[in-house]
Amino acid sequence: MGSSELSWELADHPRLPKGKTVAVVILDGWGEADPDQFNCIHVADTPAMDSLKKGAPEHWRLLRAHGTAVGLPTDDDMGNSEVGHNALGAGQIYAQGAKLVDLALASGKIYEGEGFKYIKECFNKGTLHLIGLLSDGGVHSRLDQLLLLLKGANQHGARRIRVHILTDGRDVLDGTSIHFVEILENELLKLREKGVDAQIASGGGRMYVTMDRYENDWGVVKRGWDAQVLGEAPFKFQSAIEGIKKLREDPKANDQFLPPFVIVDDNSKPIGPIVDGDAVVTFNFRADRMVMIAKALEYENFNKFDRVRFPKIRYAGMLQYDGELKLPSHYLVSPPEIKRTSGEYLVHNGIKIFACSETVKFGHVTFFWNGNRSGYFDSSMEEYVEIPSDTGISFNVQPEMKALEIAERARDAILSGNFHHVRINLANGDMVGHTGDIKATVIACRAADEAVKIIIDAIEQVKGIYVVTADHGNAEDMVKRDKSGQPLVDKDGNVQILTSHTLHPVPLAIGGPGLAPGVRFRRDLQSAGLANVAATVINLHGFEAPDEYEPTLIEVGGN
Ligand SMILES: O=C(O)[C@H](O)COP(=O)(O)O
Ligand SMILES: [Mn+2]
Ligand SMILES: [Mn+2]
Repeated sequence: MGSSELSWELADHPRLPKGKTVAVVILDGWGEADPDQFNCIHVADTPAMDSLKKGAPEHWRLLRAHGTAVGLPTDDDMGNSEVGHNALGAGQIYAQGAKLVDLALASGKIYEGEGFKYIKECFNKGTLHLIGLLSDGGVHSRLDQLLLLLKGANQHGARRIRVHILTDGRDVLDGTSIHFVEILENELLKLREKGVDAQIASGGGRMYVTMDRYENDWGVVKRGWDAQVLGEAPFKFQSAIEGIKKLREDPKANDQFLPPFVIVDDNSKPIGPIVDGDAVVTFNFRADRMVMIAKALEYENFNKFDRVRFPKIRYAGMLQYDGELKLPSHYLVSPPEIKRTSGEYLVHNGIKIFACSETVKFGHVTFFWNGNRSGYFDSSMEEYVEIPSDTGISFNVQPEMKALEIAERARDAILSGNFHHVRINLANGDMVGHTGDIKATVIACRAADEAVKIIIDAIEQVKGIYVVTADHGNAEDMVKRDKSGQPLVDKDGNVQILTSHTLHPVPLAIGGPGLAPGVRFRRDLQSAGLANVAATVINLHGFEAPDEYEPTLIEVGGN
């Protein structure tokens, strides 16, 4: 039976009442780890989160937020916002992009699909351009996948290849970009030895070039466009290795924010602008930071910046990045078909939803939560509010970010009585954690905690229920460690700052005056993960969860 024929009606929960306001708070990048000076959550003053934990074993627990628990290939994969919010919202574990691409490459099916056949048409006369994040972080892309794709594309006819790299330093240690470029150059050299004209054509740091999200700053995408498509950038080098080494000589340089550069030939001519007749693949599998560039590459009508030239190309994403917009229309690997998410169930069952975050995480509690789908399920039942994020600064400069504004909007939504379900994401622990600035991250954690307090107070007033959790770790561990857990130091004796997410579990707390007596966490689901939260929330709204969902974490004990 197709999913459209399945009923959306949820059965009444036998023991739990309807009509309670439920606030769901996602602390982005807030894991649970041993206390030490690199655990910014521990160092920060966090009375609200501490009080949820203390003395509440029935209402506080840990959840798995990484690896196979969220559909990633292995348990060595750290969690991330996409897979975390997908699992939280969908209540089911789907094999995610990273895994689907692995399978398609391993079986060779990637080359038999419509997307590859579409771009292949250009291989005879045109160049194949590959644009994406050069990293083994496994959050947006993976270097090993890029290398396999390069090889496979060549075996299937690509004779001229240009790679447009985005350096990471966010999902991996800062300074590792050189290492990844060396590996890539090595592979390109092997291709050149076989007579393939394969080279790196442009580059730039992911946070400054191309990989913006949720339309926070189109200038980022424009910088990428200028380098990748037009072949124009403030820096010109004859090789990417030389270029990155040069750019990193600036003591403030950082892989995440490297300026755009293009590779030029002996006559200072860029070697790889994108022109009519070329094929382009964006090789990131993760959606949020590819949607904007996909629009620029695909939309005939586009007014976000002056593209100067709109080449007639054949473009495919590694995946389709937005299922609702069908963007891009061509893709190499089908994305996970995330269906029957909790948001859709709730609106079908009369639950009015309010969701809010600031721009940099807005799509997390809407797009990702709803299974990589933009827009409302039912605009008469939902309101999504985006608080504009600061732009043009690194978030350690303003670590409070918009936590207070988000909390106040959520408080107002709770007190208005117009919504049954109020969902927010607080970006601080994650966005400031990614900067590697420990002092600022401590301030960030405190700001997020203050926001939690505002929401819990509002829930007290309306006799509602709160659910506080996180999507993955980040701020709880800011240093790279050896196997025994000791901080690693570099050759100058400095600790190696960890800007990435972690493998740690995240807390889950439930409470509030509306929580029915006897509700407690079950003891039989010790290894539960984020996907178990959706059934739990549906129960707290007074419904039984759908059968296809991962089991609820709560039970109702005797009075
Ligand atoms: O895109 C990013 O900012 C990082 O790669 C991952 O962070 P997120 O998964 O928390 O968004
Ligand atoms: Mn996150
Ligand atoms: Mn993050």
